[in-house]
Amino acid sequence: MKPKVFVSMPISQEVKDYLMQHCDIKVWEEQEPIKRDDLLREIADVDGLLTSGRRITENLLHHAPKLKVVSNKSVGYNNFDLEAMKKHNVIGTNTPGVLDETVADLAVGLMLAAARRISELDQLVKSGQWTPQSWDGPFLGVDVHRATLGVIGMGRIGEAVAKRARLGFNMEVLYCNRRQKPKAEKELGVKYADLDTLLQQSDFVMLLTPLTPETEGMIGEREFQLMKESAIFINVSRGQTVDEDALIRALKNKEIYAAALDVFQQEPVTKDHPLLQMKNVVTTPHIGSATRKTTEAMAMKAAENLVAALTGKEPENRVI
Ligand SMILES: NC(=O)C1=CN([C@@H]2O[C@H](COP(=O)(O)OP(=O)(O)OC[C@H]3O[C@@H](n4cnc5c(N)ncnc54)[C@H](OP(=O)(O)O)[C@@H]3O)[C@@H](O)[C@H]2O)C=CC1
Ligand SMILES: O=CC(=O)O
Repeated sequence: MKPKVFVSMPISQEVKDYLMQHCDIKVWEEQEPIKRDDLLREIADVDGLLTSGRRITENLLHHAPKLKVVSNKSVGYNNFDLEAMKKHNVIGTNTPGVLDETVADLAVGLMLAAARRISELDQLVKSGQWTPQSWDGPFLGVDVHRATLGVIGMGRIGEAVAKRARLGFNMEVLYCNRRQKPKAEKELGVKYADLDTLLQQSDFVMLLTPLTPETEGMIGEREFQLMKESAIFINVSRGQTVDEDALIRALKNKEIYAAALDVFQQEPVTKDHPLLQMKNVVTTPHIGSATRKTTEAMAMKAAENLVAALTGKEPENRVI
């Protein structure tokens, strides 16, 4: 008998066809995310779950006694309660690598948008409020080329960003990471700095670490105060790595110039969130990897990891 699998979000026919060769699958076909209670009901007798960031908790595992593997269609796996999964003998996998270049494209896009005030100007032009006089003063941006970029978390995506910054924009790139990375220093010309030095010297500060107990809230009041008043802060990691109240204060008090955010503490972020009321904040709705090609590659990788784990092989991207 084939193992039973629930897929908690729509996937392409190609990924379904691949999964169906090995498993009996049921797919949540709605664009609206599946409600928690429905998810718990669907996984009651499955062997595998393919999901995109749904929280895997002790309670969920309790409702899925046969579950052997949870395959995440994302590289970040902060949605996994690793202790609980270990206790319940559940394998967890993620999808690193296939999304690096796509996420780096967005990260650089956000940096450019904040520096050159692209969203603000777009609104102004579309609403007919742009006048030739507007050229003067308030909408002048800051240069990206030859500026200093500080990357916190020089991993796969960090390196893809650094490559763009060095080769495309002739930027100086400082990085801070758990381990120093001599290979990246040699190949990309990036320079290691401790966190405080990076914050003090960078024109752009970009956060690209995973969310872990060590990185939760790692950028707060003290860190914003260390940044230049002209600094632009870009977060593409997870919302919880930043103290949002401190970010709001730093922007209001002009301790930093602007922010560009793909991630928030609560997602989807609500319309009345204070950060969305600020002109010097550019946002996207957690769409770093969201191109057609990359989302498909992630889904296929997640499917392959799932099938490997369910057929007794070692999945390529096991995280627990
Ligand atoms: N917004 C979006 O749509 C997306 C967001 N992401 C986020 O980006 C994260 C990074 O992805 P990826 O580059 O593939 O991951 P990697 O694991 O390749 O890189 C993460 C880097 O962060 C470093 N790091 C970890 N903890 C710390 C710390 N406390 N201080 C400094 N550096 C630290 C790691 O260092 P070391 O190697 O020494 O451990 C590593 O170099 C994901 O976990 C996810 O949260 C990813 C994809 C899309
Ligand atoms: O946020 C997306 C991911 O892949 O992690």
